Amino acid sequence: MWRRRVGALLLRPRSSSIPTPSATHRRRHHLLLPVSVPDEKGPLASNVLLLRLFTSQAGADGGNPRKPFIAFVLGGPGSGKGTQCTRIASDFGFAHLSAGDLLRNEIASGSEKGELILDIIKEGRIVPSEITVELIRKAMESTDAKRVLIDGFPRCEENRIAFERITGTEPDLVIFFDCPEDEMVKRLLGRNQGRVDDNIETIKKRLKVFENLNIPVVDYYSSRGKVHKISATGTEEEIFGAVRKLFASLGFENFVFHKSRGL
Ligand SMILES: Nc1ncnc2c1ncn2[C@@H]1O[C@H](COP(=O)(O)OP(=O)(O)O)[C@@H](O)[C@H]1O
Ligand SMILES: Nc1ccn([C@H]2C[C@H](O)[C@@H](COP(=O)(O)OP(=O)(O)O)O2)c(=O)n1
Ligand SMILES: [Mg+2]
Repeated sequence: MWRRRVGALLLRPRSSSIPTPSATHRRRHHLLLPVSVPDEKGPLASNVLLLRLFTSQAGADGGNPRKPFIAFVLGGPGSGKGTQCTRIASDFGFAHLSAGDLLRNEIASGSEKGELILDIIKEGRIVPSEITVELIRKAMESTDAKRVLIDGFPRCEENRIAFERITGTEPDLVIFFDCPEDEMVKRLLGRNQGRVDDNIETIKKRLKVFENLNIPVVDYYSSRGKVHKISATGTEEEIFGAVRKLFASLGFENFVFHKSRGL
């Protein structure tokens, strides 16, 4: 049911309103060092251009030149967010911040907060936003990456609103991995990473939470033209083919592709 609803909302001209680098930027987006730029004059022109390349075009930050390009990566549990994020990170030079991993690290630290997080994760519920946003904020602060994937966040409207309030920014892009429930359940039961939440009882609860709380976030960003839906069925490689196309269409150079050709 939710899939039909999201599908309807996502039926809009593709990438029409996702902020994309201009054609000039598209050619130079991979450059991390100052370059000479023929169409920009002055000693600082190349740096200014590079800053602009990596500056959000979402508008909410008022054009803060230090803001990285932020992509939220959403999808149901087991839809393949983590798997695809790993590929995006290595091919397109993104930092990969997984909300779930940050929460699990907090559990592993043995803190009091960790105990609370563990209880919530076991029940398939969502951790209070202040905790998760604070972990994400710190992780963002400690990376100087110009492109960041935030995997598995925001999980609910409260997460989204807290992120916008605390960081004063919005994502530039939202990727939504669309996967049928039976496939997600199959993948989660076979994930084999010793996770406390990969059991059928918790999975059922997580799927309900996903439908009730996470889909409204997808709807929200969809109405703002930020969502790019990718079908998450098929092999990892097939799905990454669609992901690769999306990032290429947004002007991101594929480091691995270029390296393999000695470029
Ligand atoms: N396209 C795919 N086909 C089959 N299994 C997959 C695919 N993508 C990922 N997996 C496997 O499914 C499980 C869940 O993937 P993961 O990336 O952890 O999803 P998520 O982060 O969305 O929960 C993992 O064991 C992963 O290896
Ligand atoms: N924004 C988030 C992300 C995860 N959590 C909690 C609740 C989730 O069920 C667990 C696991 O999240 P994780 O993203 O690692 O799970 P999946 O990769 O979707 O299987 O962590 C949260 O409370 N808030
Ligand atoms: Mg994951």
